[in-house]
Amino acid sequence: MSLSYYLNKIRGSSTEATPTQAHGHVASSVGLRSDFSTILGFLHNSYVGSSLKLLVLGSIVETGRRLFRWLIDRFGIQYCTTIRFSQGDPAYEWIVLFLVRLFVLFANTTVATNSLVLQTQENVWRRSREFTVSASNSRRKWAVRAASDATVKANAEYVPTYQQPQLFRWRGYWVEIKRTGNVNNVDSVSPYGFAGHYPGHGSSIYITIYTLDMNVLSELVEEARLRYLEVNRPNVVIYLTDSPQFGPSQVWATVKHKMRRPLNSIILPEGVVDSLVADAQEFLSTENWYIEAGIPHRRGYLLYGPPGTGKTSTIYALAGALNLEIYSLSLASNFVDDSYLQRAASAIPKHGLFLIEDIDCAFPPREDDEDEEELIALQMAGGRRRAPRHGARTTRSMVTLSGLLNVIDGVGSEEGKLFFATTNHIDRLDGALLRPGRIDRRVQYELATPPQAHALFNRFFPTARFPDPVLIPTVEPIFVPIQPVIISTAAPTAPVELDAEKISQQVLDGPPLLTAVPALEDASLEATRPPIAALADTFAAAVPSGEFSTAELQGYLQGHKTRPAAAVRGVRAWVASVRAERAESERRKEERRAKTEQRKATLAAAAGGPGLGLQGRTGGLPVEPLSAAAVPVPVAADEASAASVNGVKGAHVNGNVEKSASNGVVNNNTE
Ligand SMILES: Nc1ncnc2c1ncn2[C@@H]1O[C@H](COP(=O)(O)OP(=O)(O)OP(=O)(O)O)[C@@H](O)[C@H]1O
Repeated sequence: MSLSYYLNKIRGSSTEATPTQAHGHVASSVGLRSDFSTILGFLHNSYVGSSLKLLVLGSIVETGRRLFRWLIDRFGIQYCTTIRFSQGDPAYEWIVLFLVRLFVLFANTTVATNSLVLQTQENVWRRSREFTVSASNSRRKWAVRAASDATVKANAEYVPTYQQPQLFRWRGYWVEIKRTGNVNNVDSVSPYGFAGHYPGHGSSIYITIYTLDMNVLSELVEEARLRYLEVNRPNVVIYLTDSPQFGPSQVWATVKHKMRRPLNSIILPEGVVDSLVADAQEFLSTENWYIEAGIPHRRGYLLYGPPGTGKTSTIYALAGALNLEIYSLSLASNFVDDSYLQRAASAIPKHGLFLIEDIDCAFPPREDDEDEEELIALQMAGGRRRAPRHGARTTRSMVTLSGLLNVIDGVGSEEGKLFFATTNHIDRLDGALLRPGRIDRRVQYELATPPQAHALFNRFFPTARFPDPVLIPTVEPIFVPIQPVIISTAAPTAPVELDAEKISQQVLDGPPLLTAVPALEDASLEATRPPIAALADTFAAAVPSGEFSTAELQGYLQGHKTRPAAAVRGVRAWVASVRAERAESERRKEERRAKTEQRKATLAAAAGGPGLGLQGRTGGLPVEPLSAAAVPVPVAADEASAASVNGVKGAHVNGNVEKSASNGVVNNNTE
């Protein structure tokens, strides 16, 4: 086909010549001159001309761009600054919250306090046309609100998932945001709702600001941080460790937000909580003193005592009161070893509260657990492995005592970090851990005392919600004895003094509640109840001292949320049933212990008689002494004695008298 044919086609020649016709035409034309004019005509065609212009323009732009880049690289010219936020770092949370439209709980506060930021966020996220919808849950607090109507129930969250860089204006500067991370993993969702970008190596956010002024950058980060604090004011932020899925440097990958708990909701002997708060407050405000005195600016606290007595709750309430973020780690996690612990501790920012729960699991177990472990070792040697008894501590922490001590010594030596540890078994702890400088204060928690039961009852049934009823006689005074009837409406006549305590006792002593018709029975019981104060006294007197944890009492009262009189009426039966349960559980434990002993003896006999040591009987299975014993840590005589006497009320430790929290005094090693 000839060129003229196609040129004609492009020109839109009305005479549609076939290739053969065109060939004949060319053959009969004047040749070259005609072709040249055809090419000129081709160039004048609007499509081709425009394309060529674009081609030239594009080349110029690209050359210019390359020249610009070359100049920038050659002379090191800066025109923008880029910062990277990696998941697992607290700053990542600040920036995510800064970028994501505030949702659910705090929307109103935000509009009022930071409309500029909110506007920016809306602009950024509104462009997203790709969302992951997920049912609201407590981990994801922020996402895009689907409906503009604030009254719409927030049962679903619409989480932007786009990956493309987004450009927006912030305080007059152009800012570009970009995210990286594997988009395929949609199961993993950040606490703030970035769905689908949390793969093996985590997600990063890059923010590029088109300015040379570094201050703008730090202002943006500071604004993000302040905003984060503002939004989280009603919350305590708790960072938790996760299996190291986000890479070795990202240890605090999970974030939880708990509503702040008022200090006065912690029911402990008077002065204990206040004293702890004052101590921590003083520590945080005396950094210079520590520097001048050459003492590492760190402070360690150990809260110990039975489960459910309020150790963790105290720490959360304290962190809320002092605006501290909690970095909580469990030594029992199977991915936490010495190096992980070290990385976790060093990633805690200044004024962070480092919390290690159940710190005893880094130490050798008690005798009964040892029995269990020895049995398992024997069974493994015999080729029979059975499931460990429920609750038995068969896996010990991978953290060694020396690793733990190194971390505690290093925790914020200059950074003002608070270290808190909790344990239910202080007797398992090594004296080296308990020495001042590592643990500076110890607080003993005990099972609930009557005053605590009283306070708990009052907390459950505040008089504001359960006003004192007015006691009036209902029958003619001549018919004695007078039966008191209590009504909760305003008194039509002057109230008659009645013995509330006596009536309260009658409530307690009354017949057991019929579970078949509780509603009817409760209604009459509550309608004739005495005032809350009298009921609280009766309740506290009916709870045996030092036998139940506050958590257990709380659990019982929760079953009677709106029925204080029923709570009093049922407390004796509850005490009896818990005692019976415990006795039964103790009996089963004894049985198990006896069986374990028996099996041990049988297996030992089968493995070669009682003369063989465990090492021999396990066929060379390593039976290493565990952390504390394995690590040669010098323990001062007073520390050793401290360890041995801990848990005993009034024990003397390092020359100081340790008193239990229930006595209202907290032991202070350094004072
Ligand atoms: N002294 C207390 N004051 C107020 N609430 C308490 C107290 N003790 C326990 N509770 C309640 O019991 C529950 C468990 O308390 P918490 O977790 O603080 O106990 P714990 O001593 O840390 O237990 P564990 O040793 O098992 O970790 C919480 O809901 C808490 O509100």
